[in-house]
Amino acid sequence: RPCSLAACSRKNRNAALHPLWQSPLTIPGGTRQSPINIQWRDSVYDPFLKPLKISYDPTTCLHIWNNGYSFLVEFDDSTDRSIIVGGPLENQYRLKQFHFHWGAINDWGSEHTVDSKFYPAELHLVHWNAVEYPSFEEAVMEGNGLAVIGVFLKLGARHEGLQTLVDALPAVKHKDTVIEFDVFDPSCLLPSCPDYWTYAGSLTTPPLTESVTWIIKKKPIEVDEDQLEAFRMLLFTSDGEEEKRMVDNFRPLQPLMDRTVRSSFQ
Ligand SMILES: CCCCCCc1ccc(S(N)(=O)=O)cc1
Ligand SMILES: [Zn+2]
Repeated sequence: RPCSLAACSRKNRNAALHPLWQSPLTIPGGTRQSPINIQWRDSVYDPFLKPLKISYDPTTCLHIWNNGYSFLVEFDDSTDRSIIVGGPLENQYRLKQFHFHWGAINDWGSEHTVDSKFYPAELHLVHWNAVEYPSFEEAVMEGNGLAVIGVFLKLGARHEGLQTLVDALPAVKHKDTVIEFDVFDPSCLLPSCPDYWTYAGSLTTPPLTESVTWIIKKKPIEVDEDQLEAFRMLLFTSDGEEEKRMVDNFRPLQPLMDRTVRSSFQ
């Protein structure tokens, strides 16, 4: 079973604390932590990797909320209406939510890097193995419980699909605010190129459990400066507290240890 934060931290009181998450920078005893640097030349082409099949039902979209780490768009995961299957996955996985990580400036912000290059932001589409586990919360604790698709955002043309989301952000400026968001198709946020890397990793925020099959798209999507600035006007803090801008909400890179990153392309 993956090491849970509670179990690990009891054994290692002296773990360094990261200001943002008040949690260890590294999970002591962790062997498959995320994010990592993807060294393109060290990734291994796996001809047995299948294409990733994505089918989302836009009406499963529920709401957007600011949870004090990022803003999440959450989905109704009570049925198999929005799922991914194939790729490196043994089962189909249900979409639970997606969120982003970004920087204060365009020079950094992504969690994963490619040949040590940061992107200004990174999208995470979070799915769970509803074939083998009864709930998301249980799947979070299992080695094959989650599958997260990572998509890099680069500075470029305005992204029309993202704009509907950006227009809603002022309504969730403060931590613990939520607004209804009832039709959105997250597949509009995916690059058209099917190529991806995949590796065994972890959640990048608490509980940091080693339960994620990461699927990182090779091609970024383009967004413009105003759209990135809209992310940066969100707040970590609740209404009435001293304002802290929500920026640099990415975890530091973790050691690769005994892992190989596979690619779906040559
Ligand atoms: C029992 C509740 C657990 C909530 C865990 C929520 C979570 C989902 C995805 C990611 S990320 N950044 O690795 O995609 C981090 C945290
Ligand atoms: Zn994330």
